[in-house]
Amino acid sequence: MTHLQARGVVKAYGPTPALRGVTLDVAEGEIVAVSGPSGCGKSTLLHCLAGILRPDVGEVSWRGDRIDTWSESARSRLRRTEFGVLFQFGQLVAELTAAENVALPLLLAGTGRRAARTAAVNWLDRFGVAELADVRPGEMSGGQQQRCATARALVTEPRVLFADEPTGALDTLTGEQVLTQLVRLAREQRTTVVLVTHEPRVAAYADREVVLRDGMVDHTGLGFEASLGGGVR
Ligand SMILES: Nc1ncnc2c1ncn2[C@@H]1O[C@H](COP(=O)(O)OP(=O)(O)OP(=O)(O)O)[C@@H](O)[C@H]1O
Repeated sequence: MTHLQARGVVKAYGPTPALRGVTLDVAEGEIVAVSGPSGCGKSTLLHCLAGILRPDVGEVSWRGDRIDTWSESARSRLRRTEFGVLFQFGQLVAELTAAENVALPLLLAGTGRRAARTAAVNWLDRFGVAELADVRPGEMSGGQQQRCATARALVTEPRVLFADEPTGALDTLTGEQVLTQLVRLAREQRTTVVLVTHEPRVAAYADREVVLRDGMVDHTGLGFEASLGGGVR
């Protein structure tokens, strides 16, 4: 069954068109990179798929249910449970330690304090930053912060991770390391990933690349093929 599906999605911000009829199927466990030039609609598509934005026209379905017709509270519950969302700047809470940040989604979901802390430290460990458990974001490097943010996005073991330029603020080497870990852990958990990036190098980590242009799918292909301008049109 298709896991996640967009059908003819159209979205505009006032007079500015962002998506002009995007259709996309994502399979369970698939890692899809959405790429294309600045302003082509990548983030808008990610937001529509994650149920953050509602399309003006078209449908978004998750495991066969249309989520674009759901209420805001139902969609936000979905984002707390089945979906995980990660942005360019991890948006860690400055006042909380790494472990407290990572434990937060579990506490919000009703997990007890001790179990949440244990899971948080475990996820920090998977990203190689367990030693930062009691450190606050202000004392961490950008790469360390983004590893913590990625751990926080995965701690609830979401079915789908939506990541918008997750390594865009990092230097090339650090970005590559964080992304390699993200993809490895997502594959281990069979987490579906929708990854927005404008870098061909990043898209090459995906199973498939979907290239947008002017709010429409320009072409799709294997990560490296699409980044070379080939793939299936
Ligand atoms: N909140 C907003 N208000 C008005 N226009 C917006 C808003 N968000 C996006 N847009 C416009 O919609 C279009 C698509 O934007 P979007 O952010 O989805 O593209 P993108 O491919 O993710 O861009 P980038 O790579 O620069 O982040 C652009 O023309 C953009 O200027």
